[in-house]
Amino acid sequence: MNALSTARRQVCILGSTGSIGVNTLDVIARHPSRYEVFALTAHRRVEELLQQCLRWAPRYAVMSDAQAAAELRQRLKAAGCRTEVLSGAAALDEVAAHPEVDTVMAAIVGAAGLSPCLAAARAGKRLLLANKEALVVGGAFFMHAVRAGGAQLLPIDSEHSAIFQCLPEDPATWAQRVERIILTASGGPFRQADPASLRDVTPEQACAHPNWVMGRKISVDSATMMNKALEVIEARWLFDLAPEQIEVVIHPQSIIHSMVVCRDRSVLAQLGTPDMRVPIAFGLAYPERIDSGAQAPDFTRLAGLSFEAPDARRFPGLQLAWETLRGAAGSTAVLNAANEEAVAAFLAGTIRFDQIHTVNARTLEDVVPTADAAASLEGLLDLDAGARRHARQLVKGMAA
Ligand SMILES: NC(=O)C1=CN([C@@H]2O[C@H](COP(=O)(O)OP(=O)(O)OC[C@H]3O[C@@H](n4cnc5c(N)ncnc54)[C@H](OP(=O)(O)O)[C@@H]3O)[C@@H](O)[C@H]2O)C=CC1
Ligand SMILES: CC(=O)[C@@H](O)[C@H](O)COP(=O)(O)O
Ligand SMILES: [Mn+2]
Repeated sequence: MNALSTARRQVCILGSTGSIGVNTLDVIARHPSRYEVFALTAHRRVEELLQQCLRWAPRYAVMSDAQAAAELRQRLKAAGCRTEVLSGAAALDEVAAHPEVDTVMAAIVGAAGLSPCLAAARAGKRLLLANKEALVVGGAFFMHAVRAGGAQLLPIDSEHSAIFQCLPEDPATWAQRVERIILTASGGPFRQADPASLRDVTPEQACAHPNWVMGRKISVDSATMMNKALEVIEARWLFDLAPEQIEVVIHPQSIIHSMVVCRDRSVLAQLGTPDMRVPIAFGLAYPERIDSGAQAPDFTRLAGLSFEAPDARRFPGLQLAWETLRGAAGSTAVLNAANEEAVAAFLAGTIRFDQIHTVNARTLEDVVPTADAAASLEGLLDLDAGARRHARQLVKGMAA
């Protein structure tokens, strides 16, 4: 930051108690002259948000759960902290769109993040998007809100940050230059597992990602490769690509974070150790570069970089990305809702790991979006709720 622009950026972190939220605070802590924490939000983990409020003294803290908010309010008061505590979904929208906020880190997990993302987009914020489900659900409607609000949308998901870093600054040149993109995938903990053995895996095994430390929902998604399916859909909207311009390759080391194949077949890649502080620092400082706290890879110690094609028998969910992108508008929202319900049921011990795909595929067969479902927030939330009800019924039938 130069001497003339000394005002600190006011940052709102949606989902500050999660893995991305904590990494964002770690980067911010390295740059106290650049960033000030204006608002922090969580769902119901009071102790974690309490400690963050005591450390950062934000103007606002939001808990979507009312009872948790009441407890936080009382404990902050007892500690002499003046942070104002708000609660409920509308309060998330309020802090995301607050006139004093310039930067919003969207790090809520799941479709619950869609409404505050839209609020930030409509208010013209710099929107750092980790919450991929919001874009998978919102699709064209989300991107329209970004353009209409004059927001700056910067990807935080490591693959999409990699693609963005490989592209020229002017999005108007992308279509002419880019032939296709290649999203890399680690293959997760079951990359080499016998497909028949997947019916017996436990939540702990599924959450043991080989390279990244992340929240439980995205960890299970990596294990099924539904994470990559969501990322294909995310890339379609972020970079305005046709579904057939997006490929996936397994790269078990997670050093190459993704690649762009140019029209002349030159391939550009972004590399780094698997540390989310790199894309977070990139998004916070763009177009400048700041210290993220991460180490660059020591190439003399890397055993090698390898690549393989995803095996559809092990990862049947991956193809649902292209199927839903080619299907009716809103199909990706149905897929996301089913997957959120199926993963929650798996983590709760209600269904088996391999049944996650069954729930997703059957919900997609049975829940067909109406023509205008994807054209408004209300329509998308209704579609999401209907698909969840259907998926929960399927889960119930499987558990019985
Ligand atoms: N972790 C990673 O490295 C990466 C994550 N992402 C994406 O970033 C997002 C966040 O992931 P991650 O940090 O791993 O997730 P975590 O589960 O670690 O954190 C989720 C955060 O969202 C809050 N939250 C959960 N449910 C709700 C809800 N219904 N309403 C409001 N807030 C809620 C949680 O609050 P509480 O603590 O109170 O439950 C927590 O602050 C996901 O969309 C994920 O796909 C993308 C790339 C990498
Ligand atoms: C760090 C990140 O961006 C995750 O989405 C990561 O990519 C998960 O790894 P998989 O490639 O195994 O899905
Ligand atoms: Mn990713």
